Amino acid sequence: MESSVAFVVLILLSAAVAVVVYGFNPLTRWRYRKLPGPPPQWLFGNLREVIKKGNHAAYTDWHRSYGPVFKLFLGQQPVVVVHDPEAARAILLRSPVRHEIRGPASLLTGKEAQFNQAGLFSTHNRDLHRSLKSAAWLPVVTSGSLDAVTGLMNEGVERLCDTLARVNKEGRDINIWRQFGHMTMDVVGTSAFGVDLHTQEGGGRRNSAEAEALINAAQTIFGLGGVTSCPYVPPVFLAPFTRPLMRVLAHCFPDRSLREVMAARQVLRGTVEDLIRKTREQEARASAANGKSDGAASHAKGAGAHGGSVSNGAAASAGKEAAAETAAARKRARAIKPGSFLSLLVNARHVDSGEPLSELEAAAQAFTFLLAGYETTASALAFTVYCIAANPDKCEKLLQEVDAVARGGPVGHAELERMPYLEACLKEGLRLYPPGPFAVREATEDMEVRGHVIPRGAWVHVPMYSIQRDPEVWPEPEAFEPERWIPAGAEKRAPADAAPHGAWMPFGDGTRSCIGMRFAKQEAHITLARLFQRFTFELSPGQVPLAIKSPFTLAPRDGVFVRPVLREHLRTEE
Ligand code: HEM
Repeated sequence: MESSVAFVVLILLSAAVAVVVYGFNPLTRWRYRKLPGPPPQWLFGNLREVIKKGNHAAYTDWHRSYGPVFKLFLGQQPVVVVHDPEAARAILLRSPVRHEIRGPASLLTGKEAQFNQAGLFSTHNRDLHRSLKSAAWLPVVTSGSLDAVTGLMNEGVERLCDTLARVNKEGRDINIWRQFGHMTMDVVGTSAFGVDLHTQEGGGRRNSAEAEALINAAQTIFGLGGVTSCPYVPPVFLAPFTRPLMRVLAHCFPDRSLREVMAARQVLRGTVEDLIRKTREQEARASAANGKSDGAASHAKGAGAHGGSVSNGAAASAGKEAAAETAAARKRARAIKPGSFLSLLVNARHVDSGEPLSELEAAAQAFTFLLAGYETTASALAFTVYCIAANPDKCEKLLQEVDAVARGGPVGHAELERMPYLEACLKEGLRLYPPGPFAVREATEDMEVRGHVIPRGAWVHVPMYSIQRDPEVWPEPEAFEPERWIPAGAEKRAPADAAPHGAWMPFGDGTRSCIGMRFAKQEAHITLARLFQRFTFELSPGQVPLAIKSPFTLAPRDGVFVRPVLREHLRTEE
C-alpha cells in the first residue's frame, strides 16, 4: 500500500516538474538565445503583453529597447521581429510563405479548413498560390480592368454622399468607419461581382435584412479575430501539441464566439456560392446561345474583351497583340468587364494542369475578395478622413486641389493624376495607420539578418505600423504631413524619397504582397475626391487621440465619429 502511494506521488511530482520545465520552453529558448528580446514569462512567453498592448504598440516599445531584430514568444511559438526597413523588405521579397495565423480560423476542421486553405490569402501551397494569382486575380487589377470600374466606384461614393447629406440635414454625428464599410462592400459587389449587394441604399432608404446580415457577418469575422476571442485559441499557443484536441473540442462544443464566427462564415460563403452558381448558369446559357459547349474555350477565344488572361497562353497571346497597339488599346485588351471576377473564376484554369478551378477554390477566392475588399479599405479611408479632419490646414490644401481639378461630378484617372496632394493624404494616412499593421512570414530556411540567424521554422513579423513611425526614418513621425510625399526643391524629390526601401509598406511586398492594392488605391482616391467635393468633416468630441485596436488588422477601436459639414458653395443649392 505504502509503495503504491509513493508511486502515485512520484508520478504526480514528475508530471508537475514536466509541466514546469515545459513552461520554460528550454530547448526553443536555447536555440533563440543569441537574439535579443523581452524576457519571456513562464508558459505565456510574451503573449500577455502582446494581447494587452496590441501588436502595434508592443512591437514599437520593444524596438526601442532591443533594436532592429528581436525575438519574442507567443506562448511557446518563437517569433522574430525584423524592424530594420531594408532587412524587413528583403525578408518579404525572399520568403514566399505566410505563417499560419492562429485565430479561430486555425480551429477549423474538415471542409471548412480546406476552404480556408484554398483562398489566396491563407494558402500554404505555393503552386496553388501562383496559379490562383495569375489565373484568377491578376486580370482584375490590370489598369484596363480598373479603368472600366471607375464609374461604379463613383456611383458607390455617390450613395455614401446621399447618406451623409441626410446626416448633415439632421445635424447628427456618424461613425464614418462603418459607413465606409457599407460602401466598400457595395463596391466589391458592383465592381468585382457584377451584382448589387444593397449594402448602402443611400439617402433615407434602409438596407435589406440580407444586406445587413452580410455586413454583420464581415464585422464579426474581423471583430473576433483575436487570440482571446475564443477559449480554444490560447491553449494552441501555450501548448501547440493540444491543437488536435482543441479542434475536436471546438467542433463538438463551440463557445459563443466560435458559433458566431462559424455562422458569419456561412452567411458569406452562402452568398458567394449562390453568386457563383448563378454565374455558371448564366455562362452556360450564353454558351448554349452561341452554340459553344465549352465555356472556357469561348473565354480563351474571346481574349481581349473579357478575361483574356485566364490562362498563361491566353495572357501571352493577348500580350503579343497588345504590344503592337497603342497604350490605350493595350489597356483595353487586358481589361476584364466590370463585375466579371466571378465569371473569370468559373472559367479559370490552373496554369500547369489546365484543370478548371474546383467549386471550393472558386468560392474561396470570392470569399477572400469580399472580406479583403471590405475592412482594409474602409479602415484606410476612415483613418485618412480622421487625419484630415484633425488638421484643418491640410484639409484646406486638399479642398483647393479638389476644387481646381474637379469641383463636381465623376472623377476618373485623368483627374486623379492631377491630384498629387490627395494621393499624398492617403499615403500619409496609410503610413500612420496601416490597416495591415504587420506582415507575417515563416522562415522556410535559416536566414541571416543584420548579423543574426533566424532559424528555419520561426515566424517572422515585419511591423509596418512601427517601422512607418520610426523617428530615425521619419522626421516628426506622429505628424500628419502629406507634404512629405510632394516633390520639392531643385531635384524634384519628395522628402519621403529619402527614406530607405521598406520604410513604407502598407501593402506588404514580395509574392505575398497585397493583390488588391491598385483596386483599393483607386477606390480610396475616388472616394476622397468625391467626398471632399461636397463635405468637410468635424471630429466629434473625444476622438483625439483616436483609440485603435490590432488583434490582427489595425482598426479604430470604437469607430471614427464625425459630423459631415456641407461645403459652403453647396449650402444654398441643396
Ligand atoms: C487599403 C486597403 C488595403 C490594405 C492596406 C491591404 C493590405 C494588405 C497587406 C498588408 C497584405 C499582406 C501583405 C504581405 O504579407 O506582404 C495584404 C494581402 C492581401 N490583400 Fe490586401 N489590403 C488592402 C485592400 C485589399 C483589397 C481591396 C483586396 C481585394 C481585392 C485585397 C486582397 C488581398 C489579398 C488576396 C491578399 C493576400 C495576397 C497573397 O497572399 O498573395 N486587399 N493586403
